[in-house]
Amino acid sequence: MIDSLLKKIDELNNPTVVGLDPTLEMMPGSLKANLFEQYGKTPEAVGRIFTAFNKEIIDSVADIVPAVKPQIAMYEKYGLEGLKAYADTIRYAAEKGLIVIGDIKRGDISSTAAAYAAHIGGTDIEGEEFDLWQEDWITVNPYLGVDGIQPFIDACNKKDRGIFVLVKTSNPSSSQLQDIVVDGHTIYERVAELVEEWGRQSMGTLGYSRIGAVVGATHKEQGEKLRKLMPQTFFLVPGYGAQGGTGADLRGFFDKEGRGCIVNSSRGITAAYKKDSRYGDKVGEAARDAALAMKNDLR
Ligand SMILES: O=c1ccn([C@@H]2O[C@H](COP(=O)(O)O)[C@@H](O)[C@H]2O)c(=O)[nH]1
Repeated sequence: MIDSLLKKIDELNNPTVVGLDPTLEMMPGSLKANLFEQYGKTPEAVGRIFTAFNKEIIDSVADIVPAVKPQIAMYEKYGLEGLKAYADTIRYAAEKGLIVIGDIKRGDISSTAAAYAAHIGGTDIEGEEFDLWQEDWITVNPYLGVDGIQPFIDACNKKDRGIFVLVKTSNPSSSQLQDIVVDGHTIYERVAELVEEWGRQSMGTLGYSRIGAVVGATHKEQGEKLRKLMPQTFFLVPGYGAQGGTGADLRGFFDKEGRGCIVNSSRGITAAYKKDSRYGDKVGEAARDAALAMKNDLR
């Protein structure tokens, strides 16, 4: 999967992932009115609204970006109907040829992590295998150490999928824990060393491993340092756009060939139609323009 991701980014000359983080406030009035009329103000209506919205975004960007990243929290908020929208979105994106990064940020003791790893490793029911979620990549939390991560690494290796481990997150208070210095090194540097080491069990053929790292676009210097510390680790870079990260900030996150990262923008692309009244409710058109502008900026 790491090789497919690298190839797809090269093919489209675009290291952008479109984040699918729907909220009711983000939805166009006409779409909401229509589905609330049919299904009432219910979780089922919201699930249908999110699915329809995501399909429009996917249709408008599938030929220009390699991947989408649905954020599971936005769907879980609406219970089973929300999760159905999450799963339907993933299936639709895959049908359109997009790589899917499920932003689920899981992590626990090994027995529980093994259950979470079903997101990428599949579910076995007495010898019958089910790929119920179908994400190609997921995000994971390394706070519990290697026994909480190994089940995900095993699933990656078995199914040729990938994980992005939280290393240096984009949020303002990430420094509270991640920048604590122990024995002369920050916690995030120590996590980076571990991720690079874990990745040696999971190398693709193009110089990067299936064990990637989340590195926030909002931390320019730290990103540059991490690229040097983690030469074989592919980065998922959130924090572009709505959180303030720009293309210029990210130069040092990429390797010498201009590879090594995929940069996420969620609200900056999916809510672009709200920023310019000329788009009206043309969600897809605005998303495509925003994704093309981001591609140019990253170049
Ligand atoms: O460090 C992190 C890790 C994950 N995220 C997630 O990325 C998107 C960002 O959304 P924007 O609208 O582009 O700000 C969201 O799903 C976060 O949960 C992150 O921002 N930072």
